[in-house]
Amino acid sequence: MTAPLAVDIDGTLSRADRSIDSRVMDVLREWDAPVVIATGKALPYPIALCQFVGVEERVIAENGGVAYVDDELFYFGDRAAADEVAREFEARGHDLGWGDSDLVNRWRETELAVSRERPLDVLTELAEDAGLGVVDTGFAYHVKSDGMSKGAALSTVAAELDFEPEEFVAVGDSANDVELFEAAGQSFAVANADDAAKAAADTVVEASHADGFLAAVERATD
Ligand SMILES: O=C(O)COP(=O)(O)O
Ligand SMILES: [Mg+2]
Repeated sequence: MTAPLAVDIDGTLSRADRSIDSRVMDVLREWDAPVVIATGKALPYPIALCQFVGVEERVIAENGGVAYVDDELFYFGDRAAADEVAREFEARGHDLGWGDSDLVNRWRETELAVSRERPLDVLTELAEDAGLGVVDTGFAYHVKSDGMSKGAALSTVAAELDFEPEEFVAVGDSANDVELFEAAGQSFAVANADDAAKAAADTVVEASHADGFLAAVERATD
């Protein structure tokens, strides 16, 4: 029997330039068990990915701040608390780094993402003062509640789907996948993963980005 799959987007389903590698789309669509897209991106992005790929909308977004499954939304994070940190950050002379329209945070409900070109030490100090944490995904710094994670949200999503989190195979690439790897029964980091993800994964595959994802799911279904 095929295991349910929880998969990260950036660095895992993408090419090095962050575009989705088209080869992963049919693999996801033909997966013979539930697929949960688990990402740091704001909710509309993975929902759109599910629609474009042609799988059911089953999503953990915003690093576990919000999940969607079976027409139900679950919230685990606090955007207002992260906004307070952003105000302090701006008072220190730093914007979030995404331009005026800020499409990165515009539809984000439970946390905030900050450009990695902004000073991490300042952001971390302000987040910790507010009782929040910062996770570096390799694509952005995210200011979020400490307890929320893709792994914590997987418990809720798995229960809705009548699975245990341990029945899932997880594939990812960065620090925001660590708790997901801990919750899932089998976990794979792609070769481009950061040290935290590599240390947490059961297996680090030799191939990078989407090649790594394809290698991981082949190993998982062997
Ligand atoms: O949004 C990010 O910073 C990273 O997204 P990911 O979790 O899909 O890699
Ligand atoms: Mg990633």
